[in-house]
Amino acid sequence: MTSQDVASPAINPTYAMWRKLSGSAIGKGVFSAALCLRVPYFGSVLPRVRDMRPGRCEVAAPKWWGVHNHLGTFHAIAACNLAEIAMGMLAEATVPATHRWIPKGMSVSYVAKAGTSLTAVAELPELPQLPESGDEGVEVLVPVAVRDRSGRTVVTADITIWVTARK
Ligand SMILES: CC(C)(COP(=O)(O)OP(=O)(O)OC[C@H]1O[C@@H](n2cnc3c(N)ncnc32)[C@H](O)[C@@H]1OP(=O)(O)O)[C@@H](O)C(=O)NCCC(=O)NCCSC(=O)Cc1ccccc1
Repeated sequence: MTSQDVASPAINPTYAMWRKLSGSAIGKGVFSAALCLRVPYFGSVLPRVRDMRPGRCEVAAPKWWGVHNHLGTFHAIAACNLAEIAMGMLAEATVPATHRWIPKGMSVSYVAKAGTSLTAVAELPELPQLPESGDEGVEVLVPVAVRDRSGRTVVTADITIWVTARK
């Protein structure tokens, strides 16, 4: 990180905070706690952001009683919440402060039972072209894979976000 990066008006403040704090495990923990204060529903999966940069984000979540379903596995909607967090932090790192974004929809598949803690990885095949200014918007598809501790994919999600230039 350079001071020029953080001072740049184009860097999203959330991403600037990550760059400042992510050098240590404590800093990453502080960032993840701050994320849950900002978006309280995220807190239910006790997320830990592991990696965040333009085009990629990785977030882990423990398997604890509060995310169980009737089978004792990780509730599918809790896994969707985790996928949204990974997408959201990818978007914060990818979309500059000159623009804003909002999720528009998510299509999801539950491909295997989730019996362990999970890790969601949101990854773009390439960085998107964003509209320069005006009322024009662009849809960006963010693919997310949620995997169990053995590396098996348990949930896949395609989340569409709507990106526009700030007025
Ligand atoms: C907005 C749009 C997606 C598209 O409608 P169009 O008409 O084609 O778009 P157009 O660009 O013309 O804008 C029109 C108006 O739309 C609003 N607005 C637009 N952009 C933004 C923005 N970036 N942020 C805020 N508002 C924005 C704004 O009022 C604007 O009016 P304005 O220009 O201010 O006067 C619409 O279908 C919708 O609102 N769907 C519901 C979306 C929704 O609730 N998603 C779930 C919430 S997130 C969650 O729960 C999980 C989560 C949390 C945190 C992290 C991760 C995950």
